[in-house]
Amino acid sequence: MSVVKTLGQFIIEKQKDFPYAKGELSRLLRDIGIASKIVNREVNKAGLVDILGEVGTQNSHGESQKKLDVFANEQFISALTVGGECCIVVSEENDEPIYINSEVSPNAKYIVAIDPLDGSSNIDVNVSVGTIFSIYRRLSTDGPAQLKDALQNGTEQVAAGYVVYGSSTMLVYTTGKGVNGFTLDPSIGEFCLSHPDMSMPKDGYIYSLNEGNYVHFPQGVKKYLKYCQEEDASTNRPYSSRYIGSMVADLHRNLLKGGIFIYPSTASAPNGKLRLVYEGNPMAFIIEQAGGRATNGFKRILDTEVESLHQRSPIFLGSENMVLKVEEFMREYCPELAPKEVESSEL
Ligand SMILES: O=P(O)(O)OC[C@H]1O[C@](O)(COP(=O)(O)O)[C@@H](O)[C@@H]1O
Ligand SMILES: [Mg+2]
Ligand SMILES: [Mg+2]
Repeated sequence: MSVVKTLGQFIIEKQKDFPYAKGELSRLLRDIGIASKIVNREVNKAGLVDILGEVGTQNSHGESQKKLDVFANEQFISALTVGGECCIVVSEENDEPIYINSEVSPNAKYIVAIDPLDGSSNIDVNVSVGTIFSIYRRLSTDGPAQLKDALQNGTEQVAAGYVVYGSSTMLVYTTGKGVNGFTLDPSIGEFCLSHPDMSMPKDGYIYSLNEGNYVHFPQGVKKYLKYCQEEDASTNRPYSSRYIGSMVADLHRNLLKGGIFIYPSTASAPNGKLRLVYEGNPMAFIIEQAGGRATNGFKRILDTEVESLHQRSPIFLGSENMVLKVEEFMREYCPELAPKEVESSEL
């Protein structure tokens, strides 16, 4: 008889790894699990209910908001508000941080940064989408929570995770002690441990990037792409190209099979497209915890200084040896793109 361990049971069991834990983080992860199930319910029947298409408004990134973006955003904000452990929500869909009223949760000490619905361009076409979350502890509990509590670097994350709404729905997360995956069993409405101690192969044979942007790619990425497509049986090249266009789904596949995901800077977007606080940092934390590597082509993403809630970052995430390889090409062919804090001696 196979033993089922639910997310809730697993979280409580792991609490012993944190001697000072009082269950607040456990309850916060529970709240994220609850909102994910509600979003999953709508995603699964998206064509049958009025949840496809756009609402007619734009978010601060100039992207037209999909109905499911807004629905998911509302579900996570309300679950985090009701749950009582969160004092600030930073969301892709809200320009400003959402300060949770301290009367409702006077002792709340966690900040949650969230991409409520990732892969919005795939919603209406029944292709996997996701949710990405990142959790920080307040810098101090004196007085109300402040903006600086939400502007912490990725190294300060206490937990991060994603939910992929695909052929099955999975929640994958880390608290800095490895990565574990849970599959939603609709018959009991529970996320059940299905992928314990996930680890990313050091080498992979899949590359994921939007080749439609090739002409705008930095020289280093162009050279790496050619390297991936060259014939060389001894290194299993050419690699396979796979690109879903939902960061969560592309990274989930690469996490399981090995591979590299790249969303580089381009001439028109010098910091790329993807957002550091609720896409780059949480996915980097998970990839590193699974034994992969996460950089902006030159430097560890988690060490990137967070200056604003919606800042963007070039993204190079994946199997360690593949990311090291593309970094070689970046240093050789476009050292001028290196962030100013990267020493010239490192180039
Ligand atoms: O269509 P493009 O330019 O390849 O961009 C796809 C990328 O944009 C995203 O959809 C951005 O995320 P959102 O859908 O949350 O805005 C990523 O999931 C994906 O990796
Ligand atoms: Mg996204
Ligand atoms: Mg989104």
